[in-house]
Amino acid sequence: MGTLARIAPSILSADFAHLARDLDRISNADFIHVDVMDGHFTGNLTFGPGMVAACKRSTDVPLDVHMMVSNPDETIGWYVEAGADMITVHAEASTHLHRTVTYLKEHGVKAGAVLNPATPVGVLEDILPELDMVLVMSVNPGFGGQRFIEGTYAKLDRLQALCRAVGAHPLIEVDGGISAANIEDVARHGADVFVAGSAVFGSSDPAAEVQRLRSLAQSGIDTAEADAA
Ligand SMILES: O=C(CO)[C@@H](O)[C@H](O)COP(=O)(O)O
Repeated sequence: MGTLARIAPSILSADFAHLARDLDRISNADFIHVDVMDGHFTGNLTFGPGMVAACKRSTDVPLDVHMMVSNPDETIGWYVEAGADMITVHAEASTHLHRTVTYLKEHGVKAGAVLNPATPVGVLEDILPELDMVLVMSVNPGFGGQRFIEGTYAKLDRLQALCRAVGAHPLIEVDGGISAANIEDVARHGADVFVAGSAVFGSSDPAAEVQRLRSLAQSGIDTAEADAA
């Protein structure tokens, strides 16, 4: 026992016209997940560093900035300056992932790598011990409200096995189609950070939904840990 379930509401599903209000409604979250999209790596365009800085001013919850951009090294410094606590970059978009991770650590920012659904976990083998987090996409990135890809369960199993093999202990975050219907199962397969956009902001009581999701996820984590003991 020991691993804690963490919930990271995605503000992609918030009301952008009332963002401060929506951030206030999820002040019990463990991270705020900020989806930075450049209209190139993904077919959507969202937030820039100004928005990240505005979030930083509006909440004490740590900011988990997911960069869905081509050439993240060109702009990553903007998000460091804006106050990101954790930055994740896509393995598919990063030419020099080790250099990027080193840069983040040198600047006091937690570093993570993201895998699209079609990218095998093995691409992270050599960098895994350096990572604070691995983000496994359970939808193809770009939009909220998509259906969870079932193959994610087997992928999480492979990622856990790889982490064990190399002695790495990153947080494992899953993003896309997470809800009360599946979060316990996802937790049983080794995830401990759960991004939820529509499930949280589609609820009439986002804070209660954060707490409900966290309890369900914790139950999945505890079951998996008891089975492994
Ligand atoms: O990165 C993305 C989408 O690309 C996600 O963070 C979504 O915002 C999650 O939304 P839901 O699937 O939970 O509605």
